[in-house]
Amino acid sequence: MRTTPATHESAFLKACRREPVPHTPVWFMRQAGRSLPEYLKAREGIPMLESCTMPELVAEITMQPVRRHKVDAAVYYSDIVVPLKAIGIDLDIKPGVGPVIAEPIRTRADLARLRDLTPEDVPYVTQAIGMLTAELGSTPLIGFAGAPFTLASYLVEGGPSRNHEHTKALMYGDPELWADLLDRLADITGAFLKVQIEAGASAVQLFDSWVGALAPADYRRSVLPASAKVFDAVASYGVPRIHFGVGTGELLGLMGEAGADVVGVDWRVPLDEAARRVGPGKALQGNLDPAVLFAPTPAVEAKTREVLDAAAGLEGHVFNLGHGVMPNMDPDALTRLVEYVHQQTAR
Ligand SMILES: Cc1c2[nH]c(c1CCC(=O)O)Cc1[nH]c(c(CCC(=O)O)c1C)Cc1[nH]c(c(CCC(=O)O)c1C)Cc1[nH]c(c(C)c1CCC(=O)O)C2
Repeated sequence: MRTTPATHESAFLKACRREPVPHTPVWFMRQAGRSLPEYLKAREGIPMLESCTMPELVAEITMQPVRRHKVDAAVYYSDIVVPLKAIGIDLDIKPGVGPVIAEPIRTRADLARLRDLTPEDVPYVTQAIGMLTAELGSTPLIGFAGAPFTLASYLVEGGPSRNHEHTKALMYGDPELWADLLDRLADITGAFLKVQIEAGASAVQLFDSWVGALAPADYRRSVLPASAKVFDAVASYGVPRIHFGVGTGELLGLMGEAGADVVGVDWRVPLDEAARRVGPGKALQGNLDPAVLFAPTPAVEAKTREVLDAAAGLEGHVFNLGHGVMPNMDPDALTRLVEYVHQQTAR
């Protein structure tokens, strides 16, 4: 573990550990990216996945929102499909669409294409994080990965999907193959998070973005064991583990049970109610509706105040949006939001 004493004492890591904070820490999912003109400039002519393998560029893009918005944490610029690409899966990120897989994974024979990931597969991650920890000073870096269900959904469907029909057909129709697929993905994901922590990430977030498509009983039976394996793989480092998904109101308790220290909440469940569902001993992250940022400043402030009021009794609160920053958002509205949360919660 490479977290320095100053980083260890940052508001973000304190909130994750449910310790008293000088102010509520703020970061935004997808804070790096197309909402920033400096991102569009840096990425000009470079395909998304290629940009993820260029350490200087990764470090620059990761730093951009930290410089501009004064957020309390950086999030490593990458994508959830980067480790899959690194082990040789033929895939691309299509602008305006998302990850597209050349040959979907649907049979037992297909599983053989999912080999283990080693640090040598992703040298650029270690290099970029080395540069970043030097530049970030006491600001923590959050590493991340896609959770087994969400990765499986891309791999089985072959791309983004509204109803996850192939994924659910496999999950319900061949539970043994499904379990083996998720177990493979858990190993790859665990290994990828370890690389990031070993290189200097001081927290990790597991994105199970699309798992809200499942009922609790199916989550418990068919997903929780694999996500728990990922959290177990990095437990010994002692860095906070955040778990987030969209539309997961009914799953919040189970997502905590999977092994998260911090449970991310979308905007559909108020944080005081989310705390009841998650139970004691865990911090919460969230949960302003991202679309609120398109409203005038007084409305943004009123909705932010509601989030802060609902969070007042929590053991630990990391302020975030209920999902990612949208590409057409006004970056100045995000900067103002960071200032507002800091000012409102200064103690
Ligand atoms: C589901 C998912 C993906 N990728 C990710 C998730 C989980 C988070 C979530 O739920 O939103 C995770 C991700 N992807 C990216 C980050 C960057 C770090 C950050 O949060 O600042 C993170 C954390 C960069 C990116 N990942 C992507 C971009 C945009 C590509 C570009 O700039 O051309 C960025 C900056 C591409 C991507 N990759 C994915 C999608 C749906 C898209 C958008 C496609 C589009 O609308 O063009 C898959």
